[in-house]
Amino acid sequence: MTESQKIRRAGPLTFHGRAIPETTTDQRLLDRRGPAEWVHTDPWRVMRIQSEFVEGFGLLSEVGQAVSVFGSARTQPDSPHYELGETIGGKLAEAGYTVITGGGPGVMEAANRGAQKAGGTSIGLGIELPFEQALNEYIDIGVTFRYFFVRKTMFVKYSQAFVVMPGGFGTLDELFEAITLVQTGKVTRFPVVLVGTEFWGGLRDWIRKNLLEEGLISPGDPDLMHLTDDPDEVVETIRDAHRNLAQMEYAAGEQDGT
Ligand SMILES: CC(C)=CCNc1ncnc2c1ncn2[C@@H]1O[C@H](COP(=O)(O)O)[C@@H](O)[C@H]1O
Repeated sequence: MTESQKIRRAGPLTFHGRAIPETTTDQRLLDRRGPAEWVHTDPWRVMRIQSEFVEGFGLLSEVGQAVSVFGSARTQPDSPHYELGETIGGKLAEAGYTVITGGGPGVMEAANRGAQKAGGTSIGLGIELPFEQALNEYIDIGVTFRYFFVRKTMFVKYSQAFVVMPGGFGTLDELFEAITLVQTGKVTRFPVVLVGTEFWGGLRDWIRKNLLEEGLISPGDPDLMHLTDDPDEVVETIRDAHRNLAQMEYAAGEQDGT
């Protein structure tokens, strides 16, 4: 056989003569030698991102009604905010909600702990960080994500309300993401409850004064955040919102005959 008559088929591809690669696909897959920069390329990252979505959707799609609780990773177990987070986690669980947190320490741990103690389902959606950090020990189901944006999709997709306790930049990011999604109608059944009137009151006043008075938000927008200090009110606010939504959905269904 002459060089130009040689042929190699590789899946849907056919190579002739000089175009035949020196190695087979299997060889390239199994041969560990050679440079590995390709795992740091964007096309490969897309595959990893995809796999995070698949894992996350797969794990969480069977979770029932859930509430995400956010708050500082730095809150100490002897702090009143920790105690409040634990109480709220417990009350949400007693009301039948699965509790989802970022799986870290502080307020996240408190809410997971409360939910688990009350016999509810406690979920932690952790994030890979530059420093070593395990999921807290009060989690029944945990996932650790590489990508913040994948993880954030999970919070919004699989919980029906956000509870936001005092926290720093991470907490503010989560709060404002939720509010923006509600404001723009991307999510429609989403009560956002802020716990700690003293802590959050200043922010609400600032929003009214600087954003509302300047016409940067609509008159109803500040009310997208419900402020309270009372754990029972947290649960009731969420329940009421869900009840009202269920009624609205039922009425809409009656109207269009579905
Ligand atoms: C001790 C320490 C800083 C640990 C960080 N470990 C973390 N583990 C999981 N989620 C986190 C962590 N830090 C921030 N977050 C996310 O951001 C929020 C808290 O950020 P912050 O502490 O408020 O700004 C949490 O609701 C959580 O979803």
